[in-house]
Amino acid sequence: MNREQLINLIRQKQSFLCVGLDSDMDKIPAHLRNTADPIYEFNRQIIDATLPYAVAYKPNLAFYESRGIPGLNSLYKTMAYLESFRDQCFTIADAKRGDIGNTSTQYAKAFFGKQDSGLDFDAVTVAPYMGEDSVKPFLAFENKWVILLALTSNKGASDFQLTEDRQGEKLFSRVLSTSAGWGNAGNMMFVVGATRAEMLAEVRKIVPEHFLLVPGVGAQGGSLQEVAKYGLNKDCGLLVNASRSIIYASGSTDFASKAAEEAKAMQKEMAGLLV
Ligand SMILES: O=c1ccn([C@@H]2O[C@H](COP(=O)(O)O)[C@@H](O)[C@H]2O)c(=O)[nH]1
Repeated sequence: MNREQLINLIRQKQSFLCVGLDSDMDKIPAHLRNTADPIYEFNRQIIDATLPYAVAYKPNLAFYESRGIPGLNSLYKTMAYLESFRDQCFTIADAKRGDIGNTSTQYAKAFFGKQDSGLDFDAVTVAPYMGEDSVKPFLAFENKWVILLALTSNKGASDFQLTEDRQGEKLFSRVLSTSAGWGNAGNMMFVVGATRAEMLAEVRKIVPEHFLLVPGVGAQGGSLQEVAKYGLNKDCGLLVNASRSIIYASGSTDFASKAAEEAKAMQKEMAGLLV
């Protein structure tokens, strides 16, 4: 999906909600555990219930890889299901990859390589630490996106990302200003956590046009209003992720309808912010 299509989708659904598919066998409702592929069944019902309110889905690879081959099967089936709604949602592999160039090429094929791996995500999250040659291979794929970690939502973001050099420049600012030149606002986004929403004002000074993937509302306590206040741009420019607060809104047989209620409430709030 390209930038124009993403912006149109946001306008059409009046939403910039990304639903995180952090689907955990220990947390899904008990009645699903007897099905052939409980995680896929859970994801399928969550997608059906939330698709009217969400513009993006973000499976976090950890929840699938941790289960080995069965987990990867659940991921592949979930992606195949999402592909049947290709023009209705943007897909993000939250994998936080990045390595020397020739290895990054293989990672890129893993997530963007319909012919190679069978997976065809729109975007993949990438760690910037290894620099330009580790990121560029992901940018070689047309209509695909790199989402680079800039300022993460966790406490540990202050260990490196918020530290300053001798000129007073924060490391995450340097990541943004340097890496923005490796691609453009049509193939790069940045992760900025909702837990430090006021920092979005600083982020917007450096990358006014780029889309930002913002995790950290819901279970991590970030505020959607604050994120919108500092982060919205003329094209919206935000994908706000919520995982646990939506997919585990209920642990019972009504999990899908409760997830829909949560997603709908967020979409309504977002519609109000987009005017
Ligand atoms: O800075 C970051 C980067 C990634 N994440 C991921 O987003 C979701 C958040 O889940 P919630 O349940 O809504 O808290 C999860 O997959 C994280 O690994 C992040 O939280 N912060």
